[in-house]
Amino acid sequence: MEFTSIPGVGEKTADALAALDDPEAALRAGDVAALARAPGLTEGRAAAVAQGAIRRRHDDPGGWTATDRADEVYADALGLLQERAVTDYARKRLRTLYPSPVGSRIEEVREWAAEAVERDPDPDVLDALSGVEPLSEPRGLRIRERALATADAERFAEAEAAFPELSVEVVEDARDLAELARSYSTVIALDERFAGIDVEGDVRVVPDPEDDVEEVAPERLLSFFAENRGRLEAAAAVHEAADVDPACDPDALRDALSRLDGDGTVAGDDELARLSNAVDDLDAAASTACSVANDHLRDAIREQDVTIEGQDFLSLVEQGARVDKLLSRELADEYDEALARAREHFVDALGLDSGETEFAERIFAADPTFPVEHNEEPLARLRTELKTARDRRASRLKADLAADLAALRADADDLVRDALELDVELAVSRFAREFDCTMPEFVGGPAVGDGDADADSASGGFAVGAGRSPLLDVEFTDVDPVDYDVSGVTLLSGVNSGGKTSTLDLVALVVTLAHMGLPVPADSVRLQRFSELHYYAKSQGTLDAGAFESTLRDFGDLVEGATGRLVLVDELESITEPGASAKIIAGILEALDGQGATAVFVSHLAREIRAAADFDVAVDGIEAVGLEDGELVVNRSPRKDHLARSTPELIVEKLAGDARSDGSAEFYEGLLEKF
Ligand SMILES: Nc1ncnc2c1ncn2[C@@H]1O[C@H](COP(=O)(O)OP(=O)(O)OP(=O)(O)O)[C@@H](O)[C@H]1O
Repeated sequence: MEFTSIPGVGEKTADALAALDDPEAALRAGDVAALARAPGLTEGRAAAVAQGAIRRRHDDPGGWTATDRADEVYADALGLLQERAVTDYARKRLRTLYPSPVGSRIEEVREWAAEAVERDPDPDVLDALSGVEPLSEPRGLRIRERALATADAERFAEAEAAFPELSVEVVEDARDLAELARSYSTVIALDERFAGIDVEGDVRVVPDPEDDVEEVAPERLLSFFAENRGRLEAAAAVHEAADVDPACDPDALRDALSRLDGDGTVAGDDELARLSNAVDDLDAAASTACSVANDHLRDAIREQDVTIEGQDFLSLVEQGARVDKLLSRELADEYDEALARAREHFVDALGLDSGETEFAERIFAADPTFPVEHNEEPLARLRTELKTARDRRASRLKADLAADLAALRADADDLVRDALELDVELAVSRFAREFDCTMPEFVGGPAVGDGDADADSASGGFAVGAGRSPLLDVEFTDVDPVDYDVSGVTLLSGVNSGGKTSTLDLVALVVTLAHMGLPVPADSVRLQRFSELHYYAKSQGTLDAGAFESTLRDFGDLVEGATGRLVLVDELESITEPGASAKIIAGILEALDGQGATAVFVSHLAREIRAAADFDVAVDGIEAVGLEDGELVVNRSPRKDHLARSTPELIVEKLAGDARSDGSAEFYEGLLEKF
């Protein structure tokens, strides 16, 4: 696959993708976690690439949200889902859900979402999810006690690339190999020709080290699992709490992890612990053993009456300290006892086994002296012996554990990926549950893709039944459900603060979610597949000549464009003076009507626009149904084919009513007639 053919993917990203094991599969599945493993690709970028790949797969031209306000509504819709995700991964993965005009894409997500909403957002599952993150590869691992060796330049380069954590050395012959074996605990020769040669040290021949990573570099697997332990345990807990089949047996995983220490070493092996402690404590144990012997001797000397013959006394005086002679003669038994105690202490303190105990004999053996000292040479030999035993045992244990972990490696990826994907599904489920969502029903023909997109087959508009926007500035439980259906081009009139803008927002949100393939916050929604959403927010005041011209140009482009669009426009009249506005809006509506677009224009100039238009423009209205405590009570659902009275008209009417009683009604009646 040419990765650069994916929208938004350049050469650099394409190279990064090529470094993945199976980039095609990751792109096909929209697997953001797998894509983010490409070198230098952040999860955010990975989500954008995944979206690009989806668009390419569905032949989706992109750009469904055609205006800034439409982009904002999509961002809000996404935000509603993202707020309900636990993991950062899910928040990014949700970005691969986007509004598309293509039926196959919408259907694909609808099928996924239908299952997602069935997921139970159990608090225990959400709690466990908080510990799950995509697995990370350990960085900067260095293995110092082992080296690879080869005489072949090509093998050398391959081995360096495959095992960055190991030193790879060039050797010409067995002598070089022997030399290397003196510097490393283990040398792994890659060339068959070294098989069977006799060199001192731990030298093995492994011709295909890439197939035997657990033997050659078990630390790689161990540090991977050590580093990801928390995430793996959390992912296992997610599966258990959600009662979902895990990719690997959680008990087997936990058992393997319990054999691993936080730093990637093998835990829980008594013999390895004994050998490691013995190496560490060797000098201290030798010195305390000497103290034990000296204490004993000191006590013995203190209690002994020593008779010195004159000759000995003379030689003492003449030659200096020949006390050892005296010691050996007078205190031989006590000296033996002191050494025995030193050895016993030494063996006990280090927990030496029978083979190692004989070193103690030599470490504490000498002609009597005081104070007693140990022999350095056998101590050094014991140190080497213990270190070799420790390293051998550690590497055997590492290789054994790595072999068990290698069997779990691929499943561990799946386990975490499945937990993270569950979070994505749960975000959709929580959204659908919290806002009483239903799946929208698409009617009419295709908007884009899978065949011709013509105005007739794409017509149908939308019909929202009891829609409740979660984005309103009131508590969701206080939101009045809104029914609204539009087919073709219509004006929406109504009292101030009646909910006209909120109705456009609701329609935009519902339509956007529907085109994302997701459930919508309404009792029922039927809609056609729209090719694009053009939503223009209310402009803030009259525009200067330049801004006015550019806004008109936008609408010029709009009426030229593709069929099957949904156009939502909020109080366009405020861009210029009312008389001109009405004419301009009428002209735009005529063009949109001719194009078969679905459009809702919120306006206070419905009457004037209708008068200026050359076709019978439909007008819907959000009406005031009464006054309660001085506040207008409105029916939030627009009434079809009804020009709602404006707030000024309602106030004049009220004044006229009030004035009737005191006889000054004439002025207000006159005003009222002008509406
Ligand atoms: N469906 C609803 N349920 C509950 N409250 C609503 C609903 N729709 C609107 N509101 C409330 O009414 C307020 C005003 O709504 P909105 O701004 O949509 O009115 P408007 O008709 O566009 O006003 P204007 O004519 O001043 O532009 C909102 O901020 C919200 O508090």
